[in-house]
Amino acid sequence: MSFLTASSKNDEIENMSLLEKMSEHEQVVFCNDPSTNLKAIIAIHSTKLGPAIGGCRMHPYESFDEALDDVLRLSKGMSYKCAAADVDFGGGKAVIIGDPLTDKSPELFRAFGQFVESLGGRFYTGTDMGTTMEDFIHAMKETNNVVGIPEAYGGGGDSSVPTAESVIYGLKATNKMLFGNESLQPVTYAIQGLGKVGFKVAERLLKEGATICVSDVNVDSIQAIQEKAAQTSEGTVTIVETNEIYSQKADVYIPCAMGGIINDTTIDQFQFKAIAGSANNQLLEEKHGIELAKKGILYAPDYIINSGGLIQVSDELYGANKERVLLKTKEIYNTILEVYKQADLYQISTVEAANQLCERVMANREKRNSFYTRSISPKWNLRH
Ligand SMILES: NC(=O)C1=CN([C@@H]2O[C@H](COP(=O)(O)OP(=O)(O)OC[C@H]3O[C@@H](n4cnc5c(N)ncnc54)[C@H](O)[C@@H]3O)[C@@H](O)[C@H]2O)C=CC1
Ligand SMILES: O=C(O)CCC(=O)C(=O)O
Repeated sequence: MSFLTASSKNDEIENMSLLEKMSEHEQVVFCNDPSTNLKAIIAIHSTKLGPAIGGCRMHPYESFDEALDDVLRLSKGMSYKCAAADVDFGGGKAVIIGDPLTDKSPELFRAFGQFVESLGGRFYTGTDMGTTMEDFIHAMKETNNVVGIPEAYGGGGDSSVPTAESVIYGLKATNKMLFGNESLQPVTYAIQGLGKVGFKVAERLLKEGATICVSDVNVDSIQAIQEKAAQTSEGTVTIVETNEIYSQKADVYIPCAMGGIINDTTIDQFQFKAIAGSANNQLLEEKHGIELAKKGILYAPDYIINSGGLIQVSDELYGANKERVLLKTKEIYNTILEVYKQADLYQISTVEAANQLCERVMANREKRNSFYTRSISPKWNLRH
């Protein structure tokens, strides 16, 4: 197993550009284990509010740069997510370069667990796109710094359950802002991605009697939602091609797959009144948030509406408690409504309003917290 941090300097010019890329981040760790073929990157954006926390994504990235850009953006988003959800953690995230359908093995996740352990409690991780709780049961054999684990192992269970719940609260707040009524049923929705989160959101909306259209690259998920719809007499589902989801005539677009889906190409196709889904990093660039506002499309900032999972996995470190998670997740309704109102009042985008809210929280809390290391006696009652 070899261990290389971004601060090692073999090629000065190349590493300088790497350091510039990570200029907002505290630490980036490149993990390479030839015996299991693990190639991963762990990015810690900030530990000012507490140890970094964030899931681990597995994806067949086409290039190293693509993986690095993804993990840097995702980990920064986690710092904002932690501030918005008011949890005492900082932003981190990991990516494993590989195909989740063909490249997984127990040994690969154990090797990943060893790298997480090597960070000495500065980083806690769990599932994200392409990874499951079962993968982290293997990682847990090497480190305690894993969250989002099954109840049978002392965890809070599947974190996509509270994430889907937080999306539902976000949709209610969005409907309240748009239509003056939080009811889910009379509104039409376009859902992209029927994975761990998207499927649960789709199921709930069907149960409420809503009209949804959905897309997924995975035919099994499409079949499963059709079967669900056949079992409920209330809601209706239409299947659309993956590239057609952006131009659907639905009230609300719910992205629950990959990020970067709000960009120059897709914005022109949008006829939606709002966008409110779980995908991380939905905006390709910050400017796209402003463009949505100019187009009059209400946008629920991703790092707030999808924070149910974070709330659960961080709670797990204090001893998992479902009631506490539910109470905190419910708050997302108020936070999103507050962001919408602030954006409206100051005529700014919802992204600007959300960032300002989080930066205020971070500035206030930074005054009380310092750089986290294990040697400072933690005020967090974390698993060791
Ligand atoms: N799982 C969780 O608790 C959390 C997830 N998120 C974010 O929510 C999003 C979804 O996460 P999960 O449901 O956990 O992932 P997942 O891997 O279980 O599901 C993703 C789904 O999207 C589908 N998909 C992939 N490419 C697609 C395309 N081009 N068009 C339509 N569908 C496509 C996949 O086939 C899969 O069904 C990700 O962006 C993730 O980072 C954010 C916070 C927490
Ligand atoms: O593990 C989780 O589901 C929550 C943490 C996270 O990585 C996220 O919210 O994106």
